[in-house]
Amino acid sequence: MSTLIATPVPSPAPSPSGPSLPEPPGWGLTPERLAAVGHALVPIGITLGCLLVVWLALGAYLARRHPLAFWYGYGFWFLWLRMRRTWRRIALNADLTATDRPTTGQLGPLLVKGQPIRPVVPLLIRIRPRHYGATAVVAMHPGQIPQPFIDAADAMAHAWGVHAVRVVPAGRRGRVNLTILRADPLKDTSMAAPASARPLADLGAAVPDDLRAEVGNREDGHRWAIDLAVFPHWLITGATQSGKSTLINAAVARWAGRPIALVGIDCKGGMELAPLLPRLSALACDRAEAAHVLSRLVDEAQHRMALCRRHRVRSIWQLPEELRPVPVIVIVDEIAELYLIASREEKEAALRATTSLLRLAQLGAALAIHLIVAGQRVGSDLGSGVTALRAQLGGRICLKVNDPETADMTLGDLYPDAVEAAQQIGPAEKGVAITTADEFGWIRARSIRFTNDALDEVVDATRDFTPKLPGLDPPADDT
Ligand SMILES: Nc1ncnc2c1ncn2[C@@H]1O[C@H](COP(=O)(O)OP(=O)(O)OP(=O)(O)O)[C@@H](O)[C@H]1O
Repeated sequence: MSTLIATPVPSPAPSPSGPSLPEPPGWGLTPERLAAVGHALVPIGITLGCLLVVWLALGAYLARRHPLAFWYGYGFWFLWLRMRRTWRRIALNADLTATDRPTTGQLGPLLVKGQPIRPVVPLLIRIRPRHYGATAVVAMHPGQIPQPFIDAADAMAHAWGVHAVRVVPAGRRGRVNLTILRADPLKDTSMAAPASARPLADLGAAVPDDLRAEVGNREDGHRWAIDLAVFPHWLITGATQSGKSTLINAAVARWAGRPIALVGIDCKGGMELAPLLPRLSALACDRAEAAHVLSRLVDEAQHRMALCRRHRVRSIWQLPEELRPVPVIVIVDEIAELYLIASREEKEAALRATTSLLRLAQLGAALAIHLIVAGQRVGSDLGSGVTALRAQLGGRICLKVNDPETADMTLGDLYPDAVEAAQQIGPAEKGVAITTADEFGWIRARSIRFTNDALDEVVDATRDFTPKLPGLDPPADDT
């Protein structure tokens, strides 16, 4: 008989805390592992630190040497963050929010009006860098209009720490465009360099129908131009010493090198326009002379109209080149002198002069007879004719003025929100103006500081270009 002997299988010694589980591979944070991770992170930290230092150093270098590159690489992104971070708060504080619920409701027999608990913030979209700052678009909600956004422009500028924010209704309904100006470019005196540095050849290089005269810089960084092809007639107002003559001289210097007839009406005895004398096709120094010169120009306008009629065209620019008369730019210095009368005898001359001026303003655009009307003051007290004239002067420039009425008369009918901006121009801001500007409506700008020497140089070099106008004699130049 065989006996089966069971052999005991050795079992693992029981642990005091019960049966132990197998250790997961690699997840325990042992001090050794922490040290290894620490060691691996050190080079990454050092690399990031070095990159940060390089980034900051590059930023400091660009800010000093290449401000534009700094703006695109650094400044704009800080602004972008700030705009995104603060937009909701601006919208809430400046009442730019809308609601998708009715703000009135019935409570028993009462009609109650309340603030929405959850206001809807309009969307701030398309924030894009520009060399002058940035642009953005606000998508309004149904029921919203642009005016509160225009009123909140200052609040936005403060919240974003920029020089100014311009808000204009966009071409597309339901949107407003924001133009964000990072700094005041008009403070930069480098742009006020005397224009005598310009080669004179450059001044004469324009084509005959180029009626655009660049006179300075706008605060969005673009050149500021008085473009007679866009606005045929301009009104320039400014207190004494605000920069009117400097601005007009800068424009004349551009036009002088082209086949354009310049006519001066300066009822302060011809003093103000005297520096232009050699280049003027006619100059009126008092009201009687002004009446004569302006009525001759009305005759010329009628002659041009007949010419256009004969050739079945609607503007002299459509005439064949050999038949086309030269453009005429009439510069009226101190418009009040033309309107204000002290005696009955002056009344007739004033009436003739101002009626002819108004006729030129009404007829002149297609006939290339343009008006640049300047004055310290334009107000309804000058007579009802001045308001009719103003309505024809589409281009507006308002330098520093002394009375709110002149700012209002210059800008108020076209750009009511520009009037306050014009009143804020300080006495030290020579040549700074609020001016008509294409898509913006209006914008701040500053003329170049065009010196008398630079003007003499241009006038002397271009005196032979002075065209002769029918029925008018060029002023005698005694120099
Ligand atoms: N853009 C400018 N930058 C710097 N200085 C300027 C600028 N424009 C004008 N000025 C300075 O302002 C002063 C007054 O200019 P300007 O004579 O053109 O003014 P005005 O309005 O024609 O004065 P008035 O009505 O007394 O003739 C001048 O000393 C001129 O050099």
